[in-house]
Amino acid sequence: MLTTTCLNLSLPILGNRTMANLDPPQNPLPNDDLNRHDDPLSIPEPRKSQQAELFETEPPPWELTVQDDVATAKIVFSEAPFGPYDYRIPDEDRDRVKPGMRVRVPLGRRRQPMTGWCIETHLGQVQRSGKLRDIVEILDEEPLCDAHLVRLVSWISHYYQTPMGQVFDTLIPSSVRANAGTRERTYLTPCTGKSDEKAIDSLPKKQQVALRFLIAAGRPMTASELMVHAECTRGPISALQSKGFLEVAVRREMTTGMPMRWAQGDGEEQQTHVLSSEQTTALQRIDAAIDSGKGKTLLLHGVTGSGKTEVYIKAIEHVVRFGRGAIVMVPEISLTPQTRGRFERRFDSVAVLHSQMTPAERHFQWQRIRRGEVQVVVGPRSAVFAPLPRLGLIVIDEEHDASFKQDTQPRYHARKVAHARAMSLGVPLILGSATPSMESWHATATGHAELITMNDRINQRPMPNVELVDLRVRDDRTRGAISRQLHQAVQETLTENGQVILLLNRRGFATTIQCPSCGHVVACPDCDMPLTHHRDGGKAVCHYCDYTIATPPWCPACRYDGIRYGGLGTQKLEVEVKARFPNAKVARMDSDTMRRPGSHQRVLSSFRSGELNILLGTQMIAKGLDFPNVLLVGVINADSALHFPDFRAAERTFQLVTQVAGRTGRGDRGGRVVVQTFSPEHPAIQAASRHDYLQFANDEMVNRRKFNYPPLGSVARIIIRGIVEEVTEAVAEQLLSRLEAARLALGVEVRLLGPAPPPISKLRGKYRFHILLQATEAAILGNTIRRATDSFTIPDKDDVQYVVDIDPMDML
Ligand SMILES: Nc1ncnc2c1ncn2[C@@H]1O[C@H](COP(=O)(O)OP(=O)(O)OP(=O)(O)O)[C@@H](O)[C@H]1O
Ligand SMILES: [Zn+2]
Repeated sequence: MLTTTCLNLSLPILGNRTMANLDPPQNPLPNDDLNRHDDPLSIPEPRKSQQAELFETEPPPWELTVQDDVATAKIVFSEAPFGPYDYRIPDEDRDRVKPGMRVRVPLGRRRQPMTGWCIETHLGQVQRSGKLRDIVEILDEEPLCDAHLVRLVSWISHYYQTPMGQVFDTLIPSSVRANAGTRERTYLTPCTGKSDEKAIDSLPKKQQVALRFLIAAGRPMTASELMVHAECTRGPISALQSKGFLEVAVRREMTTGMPMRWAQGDGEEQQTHVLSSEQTTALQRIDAAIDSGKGKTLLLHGVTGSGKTEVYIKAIEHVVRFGRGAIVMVPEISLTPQTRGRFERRFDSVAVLHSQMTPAERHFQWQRIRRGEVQVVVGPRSAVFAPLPRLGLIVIDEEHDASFKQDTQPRYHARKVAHARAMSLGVPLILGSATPSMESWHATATGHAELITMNDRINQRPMPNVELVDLRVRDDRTRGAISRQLHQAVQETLTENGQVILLLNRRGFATTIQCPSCGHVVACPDCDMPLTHHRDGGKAVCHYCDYTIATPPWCPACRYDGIRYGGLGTQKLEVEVKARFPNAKVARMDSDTMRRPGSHQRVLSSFRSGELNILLGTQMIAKGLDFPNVLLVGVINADSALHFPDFRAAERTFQLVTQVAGRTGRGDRGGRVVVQTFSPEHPAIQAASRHDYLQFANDEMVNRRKFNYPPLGSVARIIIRGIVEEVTEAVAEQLLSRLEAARLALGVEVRLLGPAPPPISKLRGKYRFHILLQATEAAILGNTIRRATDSFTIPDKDDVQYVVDIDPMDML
């Protein structure tokens, strides 16, 4: 009974298939999420060596030969077979091959050598049958990852159960691997032994001029440069080259300079601030952690508008003073000109990474970072891998944000990776948020993180007053999306020349297209999800796979001429807002209007300058924006995330409402918030309306404890997908039996749920099933899954794949 409730409440497991060991584990132990103070990159139970003989079966011991003094390298690949495999390093390359470099090696019966990553080198005896194959080419002059990052790769590979080669490919951007924006240039220098006067005098005139010029220049030159300076053709230079007067060296160089188009701010001009007393205390504690030279996690819980950014900047200044650098991670959406400007104004060399960079720009920045020319790297989750040679501090702003988890392999969480990286380097990790994740909050309760609180806004500004509008009360509802109260509040704000932010977390115009006559809902053929009607161009779009058709004018099923667009998206809201407030200037911000590079910057600059009166949009507008003239925030529907089949639904709702509410009252003119909801009594919405994080966190922890959900226990998820539903399900069942066997063999308590279809049961034409695993600790889940999937292969003809998601952030 208990279990059924739990399933309906929180885990989207449907049906009542195999559910073994249903009772939640007793006496939950804190999981070791932010825990390890010993070496965080150590891997508790090393994977048994996967060195396999590719051509023969294991020979008997007496056939093994011992070879002395052989240099070998372990190589991994990003495609199957993943390795690692041993290769011999040719004698002349012994000093060149290092871990973190790419090499090309023969593999199996492939004709072309394969590119792989060196993870280890070894000099000495090898014992094996037959000859090791040789490395045929070394692709990098310098390792792309230093030894520390190679260990981080190995840790991520182990924890997230992803082959090391694939982790390398995630760590090192493809633009770097492809040398984007570079070309090879050939440089000439005079050959030292040959350039005596007598020899030169005996050369033809033009050759003499060219060679003398090169000697006088005292630096290498390309042939074309020399041709210009010595006023000659290529002939004399080629002649010098063939006579051995010139030495030739090939260098790879950037073709682009520093990209400039992002170097502008958004008009904000503030410089440094005198810290408030709360900021001062926070900074002292962070500086103490920096000075201690030990790894430590600090959670900076500061209400919206408490000035967390200034604390990060001052802490980074402290680190930079010692010649070290810092990484600051922010949600991709917050990579606004405002954030960039704040860092660029305060440091000499900042590298801002964002998704709209060209490959050449990305490569350019990466090289600068690696050469140690950058003090601060600001970027989204992938910035956790920035190769700063002297990293002194990692900051994650808005650490609760879901975008820090990657939703493709390796499904890493930047917070977890940052923690591992910081602890192994012995540097502090600062997590900042007004609404910390339950994971980080729990870490402070168990002593794994130090809590620093900032309760007040800068200049003692009050938190904005939040008014809840109950949408169930008929009087409050008007015909559209905006209630009487919200309409009035907008009107008053506009009269006072204040600005308004309206949040609606659904893009598009109408979220369902349904026939009122036969009930048919227009859905995506590949995902089975309803299509959203977009007004621009009359398109119906699948928000899961981007499948797009022209919106049908009549019902495709019964031909009824009067199909209805139901549900509310930001486009429809925009139409309503413009109709209600015809004199206001309105802009919409969602991923549809923000496609082009720089569109963020344009909208936000004109909002700051006061040109715009109303900004409406999806969660994009809920984060980090700091505009003093926003006097009103309206939330159109606070419940949109509340009824998701996910144990984090309440947490997400609380975060979203609190964050967007925090966008107002940031200037001297105060601010107010109107939140429309169908469940005003829900604890998450109640707590958000009072800005009461502690209340929320305490309530929520009680709920999590009931079912040992994270952060009190650990969860993993295996998604199985395939073209044929029955075959996919059969593979899922097979996997479940293996998991049951693994659990038994390891003697561990793991709760297994499923396989069952998740809420998105079909995606991009593939059927999906998932299995959920729960235990007190992530390590138990990791070991169980590794044991179950070790040597588990699915026949190619089945065309079924599975992915393992450790600490999943969504259950869809
Ligand atoms: N000591 C200070 N004195 C005056 N103004 C300050 C001080 N510190 C920060 N500010 C200003 O206060 C405003 C809010 O700061 P900031 O944007 O860093 O808040 P925050 O804590 O990150 O809020 P949120 O969580 O909402 O993003 C900014 O305009 C910032 O320039
Ligand atoms: Zn689709």
